[in-house]
Amino acid sequence: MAAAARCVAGVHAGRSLADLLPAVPAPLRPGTQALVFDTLRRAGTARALVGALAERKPPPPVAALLEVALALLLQGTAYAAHTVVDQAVQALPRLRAPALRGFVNACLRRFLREHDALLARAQATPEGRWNHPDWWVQRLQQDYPDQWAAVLAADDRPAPMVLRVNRRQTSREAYRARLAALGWAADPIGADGLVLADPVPVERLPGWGEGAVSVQDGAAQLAAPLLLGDGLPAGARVLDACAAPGGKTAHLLECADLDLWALDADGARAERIRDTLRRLRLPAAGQVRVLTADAGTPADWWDGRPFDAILLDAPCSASGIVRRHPDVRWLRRPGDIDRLAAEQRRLLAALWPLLAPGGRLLYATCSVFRAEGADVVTDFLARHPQARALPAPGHLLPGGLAADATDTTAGFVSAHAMGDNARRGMDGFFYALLAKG
Ligand SMILES: C[S@@+](CC[C@H](N)C(=O)[O-])C[C@H]1O[C@@H](n2cnc3c(N)ncnc32)[C@H](O)[C@@H]1O
Repeated sequence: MAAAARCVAGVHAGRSLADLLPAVPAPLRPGTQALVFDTLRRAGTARALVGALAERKPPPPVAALLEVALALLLQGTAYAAHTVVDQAVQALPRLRAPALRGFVNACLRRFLREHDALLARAQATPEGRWNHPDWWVQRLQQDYPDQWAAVLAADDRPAPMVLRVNRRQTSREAYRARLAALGWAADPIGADGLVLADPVPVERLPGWGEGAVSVQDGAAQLAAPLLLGDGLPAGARVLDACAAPGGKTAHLLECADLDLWALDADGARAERIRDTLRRLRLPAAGQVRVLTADAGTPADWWDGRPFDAILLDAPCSASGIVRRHPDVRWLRRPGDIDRLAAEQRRLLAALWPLLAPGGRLLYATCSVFRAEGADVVTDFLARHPQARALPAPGHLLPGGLAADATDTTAGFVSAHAMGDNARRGMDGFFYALLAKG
């Protein structure tokens, strides 16, 4: 509990779990992660409860410890209440706060005594009720008047583990049979995906080290087939403009022989593209150039020869993938969305001239906010008469919720051709496919 409390306090201080969890000793890490994820999914209610229970604000690690304990108690009878209280009190010396035993004990016991009244008070605000910041709830209410509550609820359900089978090495059915031989059930999703019934550590996946398979959400697996469409000629020039860590780059290279440029502004992350391709033994044919560069300033890196296809998987709020990253909602600030949308517009405008006539550009974000999806593309289409929208999913909502029909009025073509089965393993995402000329 102490390790979990330190992570939760770290997130509230603005640090991401990607930084915090690796610092937890390896044997404690899986259990700590589970506890932290549970807490962050209930942190709106838990924080409001801490506010109601503590007359004076305790030091941040102790407030976080209370949140962890309250998040467990909020799960009803799943955990024995006296054990939770006991463990929380015992964690205090490791947080260098042994003197606060009486305080923590009293807070938690009062919660157990006055459960209903305290909970009603804590859930009186949108943040306390929905476990997302107030501004986030308001934005979703505006964007999805009919579905916002379902999106918020879906955000708090753990996402399934989804695999992408490397079709250069094996078929999906053959790989599914290998999993079945181990007693692991998996259902197909998309062209190459398998949704595992139960998650497993990646190292235990058959053929992982040899690159037979990757972990990639079902919505992310739509990018390569959308961009490639009916197929590009062998050796077609393709730009993956924001490519690290290379999930979609690799899928493109598993599907086609391309002359592919994979760009990322962050050098350390660009290195991860190389690692991804090495493990998957790609490219099997064609070639790939990995560059560290700002996609928004092509004059610095482009050789002047147009690309047949461009993938712009733009930096975004990641508001669509909070099922997998429950810290994201607490790390974002309201101003981030406009700042990110401005960057997305800059990148789209800068890359469009690099596309050959007749070529296609896929604009993607793992965000559910319209400001980072439909709004960006609608404005772009209004300013670029030679850009034409082709059928694409538009806004996808997490966990198989269907986005409503309003996308079709947004100026680009939205095709929710996927059935419920195909969507169930998917995060929130946005895809628009633009053709030139
Ligand atoms: C959504 S992630 C890409 C995920 C990747 N396409 C995949 O499927 O694995 C966005 C990436 O954009 C990169 N990025 C941000 N600003 C950029 C810019 N101006 N030019 C190029 N890359 C940028 C970030 O470093 C980050 O790796």
